Amino acid sequence: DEVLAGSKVKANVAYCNKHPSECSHPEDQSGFVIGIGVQKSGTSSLAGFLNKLDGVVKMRKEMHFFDRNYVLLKDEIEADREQGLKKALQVYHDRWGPQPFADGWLPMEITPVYMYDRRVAYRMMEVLRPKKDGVRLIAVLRNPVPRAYSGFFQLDEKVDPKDFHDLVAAEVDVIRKCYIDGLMFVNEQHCHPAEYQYEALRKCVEENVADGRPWYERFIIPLNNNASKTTNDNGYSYWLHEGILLRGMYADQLKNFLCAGWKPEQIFITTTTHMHTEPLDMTQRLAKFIGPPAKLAGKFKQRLKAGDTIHRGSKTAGHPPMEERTQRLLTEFYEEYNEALVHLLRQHNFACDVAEVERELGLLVRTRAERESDDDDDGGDDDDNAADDDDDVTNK
Ligand SMILES: Nc1ncnc2c1ncn2[C@@H]1O[C@H](COP(=O)(O)OS(=O)(=O)O)[C@@H](OP(=O)(O)O)[C@H]1O
Repeated sequence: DEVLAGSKVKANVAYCNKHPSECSHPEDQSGFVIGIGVQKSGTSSLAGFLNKLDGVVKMRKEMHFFDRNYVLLKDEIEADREQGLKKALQVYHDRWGPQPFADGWLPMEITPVYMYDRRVAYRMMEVLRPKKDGVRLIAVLRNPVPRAYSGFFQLDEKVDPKDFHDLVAAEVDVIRKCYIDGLMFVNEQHCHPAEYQYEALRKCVEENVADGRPWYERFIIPLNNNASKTTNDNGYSYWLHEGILLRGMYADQLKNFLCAGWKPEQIFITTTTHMHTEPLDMTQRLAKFIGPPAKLAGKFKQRLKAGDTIHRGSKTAGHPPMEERTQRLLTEFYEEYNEALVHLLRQHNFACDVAEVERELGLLVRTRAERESDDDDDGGDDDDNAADDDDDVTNK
């Protein structure tokens, strides 16, 4: 299998080396593996772990191609769509060097903002269309409540934990007023283009919210290389005003990917906790999802056995825990969005164990081991469950 898989990848490489944008051969399934999020879920530790897979994975963390770099190519794409997109694909391809797929290497990137920025899913589809069926997307989801606290410290090293509650409470108000299903974001029937969504957000915030913090500007200013240094009239960085809580509302972010044409089967979903507590299980599922090269699963196992872990980089360590009142506020706030997420995951065939996500969100308290022990007690269903676990990384 390993040899066959390897030679298949090499055969694709020979074809692809003509020019990546010409790789539309039906047998060409080699594609980029892209981590789309989410911020503060452990994406750096996952990238660090994958980066150690010598000879297999070429990992780029925070490439920001589809949010920042794309903007630099936008004029060319608008002037001549076909040529512009071809060039964008070439530029993306070259970010891993001239032959990213050579010798069976797997080019991967993880840029946590991709899932959150509504424009990215569409841009990705435009640019990667010639190779879209081979693209695989990975999302690590974290309980949005602790994610928000970590995201707060990500804003600026100097933030004061005492400000978190008021900041969050003000933001909850903004979102309650302006996160309007069917107007700004997607709903079951209709997908609004990303630009429309952000324009609706801008309008609503301007009309209804008088807190002087233009946090929506993150989405409407044209991003360029200097954007992170840009400050507004109040002296705040634009990055400071993207808000903290929207990043934790995952259901619509995933729907947005489906709207852009990505198939649920192309999206692997795991959780921060699963990654941390069961790295072997998570990586084996991931290897199965990614497909060739077949040696990937073995490499994962080897690295974990050698003592590699998937854990690093805390922003909240050393700070006081989140206040209980804030935890309550956020838990209540996210409840409906978490339920929408579980509903979405059950509706579609994402590569995901929905129970793991429920556990991450606090909707299911039993651990996998406990569930399996219950299943053992059930007797008759054992074989079915074992078959599901072995053969299927998609949701049930
Ligand atoms: N394996 C594992 N298990 C549990 N938690 C983990 C793990 N790996 C990273 N982390 C926590 O994830 C937070 C960092 O996430 P990211 O690396 O995605 O941050 S970033 O978006 O790239 O800035 C950061 O969260 P906070 O500690 O709350 O700040 C890390 O502690």
